[in-house]
Amino acid sequence: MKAVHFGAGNIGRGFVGLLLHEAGYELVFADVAEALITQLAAADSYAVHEVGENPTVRTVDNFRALNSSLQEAELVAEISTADIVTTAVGPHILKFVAPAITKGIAARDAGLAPLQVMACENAINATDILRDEIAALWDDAAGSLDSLAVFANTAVDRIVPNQDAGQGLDVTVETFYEWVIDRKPFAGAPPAIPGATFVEDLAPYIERKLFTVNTGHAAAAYFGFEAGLEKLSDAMADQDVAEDVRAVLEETKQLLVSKHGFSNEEQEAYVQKILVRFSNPYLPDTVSRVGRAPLRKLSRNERFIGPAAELAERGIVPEALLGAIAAALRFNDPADAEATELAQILASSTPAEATARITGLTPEHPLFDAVSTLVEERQAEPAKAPA
Ligand SMILES: NC(=O)c1ccc[n+]([C@@H]2O[C@H](COP(=O)([O-])OP(=O)(O)OC[C@H]3O[C@@H](n4cnc5c(N)ncnc54)[C@H](O)[C@@H]3O)[C@@H](O)[C@H]2O)c1
Ligand SMILES: O=P(O)(O)OC[C@@H](O)[C@@H](O)[C@H](O)[C@H](O)CO
Repeated sequence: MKAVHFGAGNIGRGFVGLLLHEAGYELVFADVAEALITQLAAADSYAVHEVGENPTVRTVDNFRALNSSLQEAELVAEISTADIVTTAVGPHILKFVAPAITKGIAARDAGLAPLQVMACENAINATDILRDEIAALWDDAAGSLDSLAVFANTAVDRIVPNQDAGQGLDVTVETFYEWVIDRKPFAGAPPAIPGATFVEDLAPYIERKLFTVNTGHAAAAYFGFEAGLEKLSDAMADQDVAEDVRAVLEETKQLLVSKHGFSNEEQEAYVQKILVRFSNPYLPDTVSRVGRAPLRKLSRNERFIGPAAELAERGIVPEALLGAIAAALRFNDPADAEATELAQILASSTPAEATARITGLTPEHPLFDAVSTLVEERQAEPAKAPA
């Protein structure tokens, strides 16, 4: 069995690659980072250090590595005979990996089982986004896309911080993980991945993950950044930050319980567990990584505006989420390209224009005015040096 995985970064090596390896797949990593690919191609194995209460070390071997920019022909050949293709590159990068996957599917022998494609990104239905990119490139002369490949949405959960440069290929991760995959596209024959859970209806799981783990995480990052803190666990140790995060998760709990029918107790237990995960002192995670790409995080269907908009549509003013949105608007990490772009939008637009551009909300939406007021307040603040 062979899996081709795009994106040999934190989650690629520390989670998706690890689980596929443990499921018995031979791995081919594809990435554009030449130094990383050279290192992987020269290595026989790397270690995944799971840190927390019960630390363990797992070894990943039986992998190869290809530069997806420089070795496209080899990559297409690998995909044409693979069983699985996964990605962990970031939702905005899916369009760049689609061409090689499209060519690889087109080159498949008709006798092979359909390629199983799963995007492992933090976004609602990321695999659908990838499938749309592939479908747009697809030439029907190569056959029917749906008979040559199946596309399954997934929700992936494991905190994998940026790694210390001196660590080589080894990855430090938390002990917790969850990989939930939509079972329906596999028509009764899902891949055998022991660490994954297959479900009939992914929507509740993916929204619960994004609107609890990622909403809470990003809130901790932005409140922590405002407080001048660098480590995510230090942000969670700050009582004011922790209370603000807790209040945000109370609001998303209200939405998730009423929308998806999770019981209050079940959702509360989920929240408690992730608060402990965020506070893991063994995990060297930073507010910069967790807060990265604020424009993506403030977009319409993402972790803040998504749940806040739905609460507003139900007549609820999401005060705590609005507080987190205000903090996100102040995230001016100079190392983050989207933070710079956010600052430019705020500096060059009216409050209404900036609100529409940043959040995708329309002026008629019940959340629009509240966010626009925050934008205006942010614009009125004197330019502040990064924390
Ligand atoms: N790190 C986590 O805790 C975590 C957990 C769950 C989900 N995710 C999601 O996984 C994805 C990756 O996150 P990450 O933390 O591993 O980021 P990362 O930056 O560590 O890894 C991304 C990798 O993708 C590579 N890449 C970029 N463009 C590419 C291209 N065109 N072709 C092939 N490779 C390309 C980069 O070189 C990098 O090695 C994101 O969608 C993220 O939201 C991350
Ligand atoms: O990857 P992002 O930028 O969407 O979000 C940053 C973190 O919240 C995220 O990577 C978490 O660590 C992860 O989603 C935990 O499962």
